[in-house]
Amino acid sequence: MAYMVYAVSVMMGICLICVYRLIHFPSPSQERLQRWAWIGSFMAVLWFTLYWLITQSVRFNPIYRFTFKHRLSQRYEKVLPNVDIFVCTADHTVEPPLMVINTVLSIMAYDYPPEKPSVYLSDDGGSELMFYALLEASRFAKYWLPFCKKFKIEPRPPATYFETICKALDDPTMAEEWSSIKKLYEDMKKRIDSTTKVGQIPEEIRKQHKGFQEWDLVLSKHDHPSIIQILIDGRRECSRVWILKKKKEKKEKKQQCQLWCTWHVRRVPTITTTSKQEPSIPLKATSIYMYILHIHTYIRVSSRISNGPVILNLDCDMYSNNSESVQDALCFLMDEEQGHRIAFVQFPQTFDNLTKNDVYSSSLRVISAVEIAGFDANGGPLYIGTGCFHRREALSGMKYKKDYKTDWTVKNDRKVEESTHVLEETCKVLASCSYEQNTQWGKEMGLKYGCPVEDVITGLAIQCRGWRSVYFNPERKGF
Ligand SMILES: O=c1ccn([C@@H]2O[C@H](COP(=O)(O)OP(=O)(O)O[C@H]3O[C@H](CO)[C@@H](O)[C@H](O)[C@H]3O)[C@@H](O)[C@H]2O)c(=O)[nH]1
Repeated sequence: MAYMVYAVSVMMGICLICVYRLIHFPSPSQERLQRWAWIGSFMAVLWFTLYWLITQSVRFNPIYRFTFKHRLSQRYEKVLPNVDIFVCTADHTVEPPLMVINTVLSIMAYDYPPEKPSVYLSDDGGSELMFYALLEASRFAKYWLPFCKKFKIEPRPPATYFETICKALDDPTMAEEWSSIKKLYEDMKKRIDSTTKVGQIPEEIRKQHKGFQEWDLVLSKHDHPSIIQILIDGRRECSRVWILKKKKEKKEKKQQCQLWCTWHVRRVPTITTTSKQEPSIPLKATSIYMYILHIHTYIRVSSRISNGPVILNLDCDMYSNNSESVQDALCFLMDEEQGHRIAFVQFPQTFDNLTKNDVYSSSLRVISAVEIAGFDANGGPLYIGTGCFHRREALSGMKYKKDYKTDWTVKNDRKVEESTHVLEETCKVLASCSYEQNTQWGKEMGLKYGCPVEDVITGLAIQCRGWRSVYFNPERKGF
């Protein structure tokens, strides 16, 4: 409503300017130059009016959607699909490992059957420090996940949670566990911070996991073989979850923790236009190119490991703020009437640490509250990168057909029998940067190369293949 009042007032202003320009049109007796200057200004006003009207046609008809998650659980409890979640990071100096693992922990803690999500973290920077932080996170997760689920806390990245709730709560059971888990987090934070400060992994830590040996072959950030490590193998690991209570009552509970945590680094292509081995990349577009390669690698590697029919991609600084976002997205993708046509569900991006009164408009309020919701009513929102749930088939290039239906039971049936080691080794081929040569990756499959806004054009290409998209902006923000 407020937006309509604003838009009408601007429109009135534009009309008054047009009337003024017409009434005071210079007479033929006035100088020629003055007349042409007047005509030029008038044309500019007309052009702006046209632009304004076209943009308003989208903004005046937004769609605001709601979900009924309890119905989803009632109807599809047994066939809820596996979800593969991709987190990208590129440089541990600007994207600190502690921030990245907070994002990872927040998505591992989704309120979703624990055997269904698979979390993948990929580091373009090839940093051993990031791997160490993730190793620490995979250990901490065994305490953090049950704590989140038991007390239904929000939000679920530990750093943000302990900043918001800075003292133990009234409930004595919770207070006790709260203090223990906070201590565990603080200890982990100290270890990660001190290692990051030194910039090297001490020898005794390197011995703790075979994954560190992979760095023996790393020559530089830009020249190394692919590294893939599975930190939690959800199929076999009967992970022990300690419920943190008084020593006497300390319970040991067995729980099948089905979370994969895969971490990989790819050999980064050398940026030379002469190399036949490597695809030629316009120099300015390299970080976009690397990001797209990242996502393609994820699609291929995850198809070999978990092959979830639904994919969520996230920037490493976009933690999950709502533990029920997966169910929200599935309400659209699994909808009996319309769901089979929907390729992706886009959530808005929300930001912390804005300036007072948001003077620079960094919260993107108009875009997220009005503009993308308007696109939703006019053919579907754009894909804007992070916070987007994709149907794997649509992202992999499949065209929509009228008789297309998803059988979610079949999609969950796939069993992978190979050992963790075999999977790690076979996936290295899929993560190789030369894998895409002479293929349709980047053209018909995955994200599109060649444009700085790869997400937007990829979304449009998906829509051109017959799919629809949905925008969902819940009251409790998803990311
Ligand atoms: O070479 C690179 C550069 C970046 N990234 C990762 O890509 C993500 C986004 O990078 P960022 O520098 O934050 O770019 P932004 O322009 O802020 O990202 C916005 O715009 C992109 C479109 O270009 C979208 O894909 C993103 O989701 C969206 O948040 C981050 O997790 C990075 O770690 C890589 O993996 N490799």
